[in-house]
Amino acid sequence: MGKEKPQVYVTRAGCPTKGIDLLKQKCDVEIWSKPLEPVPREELLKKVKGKDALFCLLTDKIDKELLESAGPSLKVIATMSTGYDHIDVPEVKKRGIKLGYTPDVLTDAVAELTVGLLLATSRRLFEAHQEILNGGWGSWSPLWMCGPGLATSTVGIVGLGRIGIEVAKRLHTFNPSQILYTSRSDKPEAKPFGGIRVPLDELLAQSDFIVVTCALTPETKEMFNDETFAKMKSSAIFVNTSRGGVVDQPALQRALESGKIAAAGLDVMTPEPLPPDHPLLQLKNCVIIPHIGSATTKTREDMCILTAKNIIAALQGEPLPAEL
Ligand SMILES: O=CC(=O)O
Repeated sequence: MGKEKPQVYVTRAGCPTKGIDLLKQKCDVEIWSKPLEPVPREELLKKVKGKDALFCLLTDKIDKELLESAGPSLKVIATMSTGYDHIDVPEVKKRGIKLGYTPDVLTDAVAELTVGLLLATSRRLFEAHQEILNGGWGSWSPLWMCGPGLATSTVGIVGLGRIGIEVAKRLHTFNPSQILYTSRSDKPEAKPFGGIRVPLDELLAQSDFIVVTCALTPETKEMFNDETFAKMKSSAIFVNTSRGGVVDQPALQRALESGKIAAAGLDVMTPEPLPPDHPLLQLKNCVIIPHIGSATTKTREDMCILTAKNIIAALQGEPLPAEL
């Protein structure tokens, strides 16, 4: 870095201070003022002009228009996320701009949340709580609020990456009879939990729990649709903590309404935020939480620190700790 401090734009207020303080030691930092709202597009296009670095979130679209608006000074973009479907990666690379993201530091948090969401869905926790509030808890009853258990079940993980592996390890301790997974190649990491690689259709047909942890790419976009839901068991529980875009959402709604599948647990959906009057929120067999997979305080702090470190390394001409 030269004598003048590099200019960084941070697209959200309220990022953990440890990471932002790191940035402030080395850079001039300008921050969008609102913690709960993404920076409006026009403002972002204006603010990014002439900046050396951009610290962004998954709510900011990073495309050709933005890169052109930033101009040739932009050396690095670091997203405080592991997913990068909001970024036009080829456009960024074409310009020689470094790209940082935050894998690994959120893996445990997302895996924990995925297990929590699966259990909340299968054991109907939100519905059961609602029954207490609305007076529906008459007495302990033999089949009231029953759902499937994990023990002796078949679990299917779609996309056995870092997060999928940690989900599988945790679910293994609930004693399922088998854990199936899809992946381009066999994963040696699946050995400890006896994971079996199968074609997608086999996973869909056999699994009692289908857990989606794959990235959103052109290949996975809306891979869960009328056709794939039709291949699942009518008792299947579908859980998605990856990206809403992997699901054709109207098809999911049809599957839940018609009983083609039993229930779904979603941490991600389309759009986000989901409007409070969205029909999916009316379904008792659909558990929806607001994209909080990585939301532990420590994880968000680690994500922010890693994003800051990615920016500082790139500006110093050093290898990024987590480069895409
Ligand atoms: O969804 C969260 C992330 O991609 O970090």
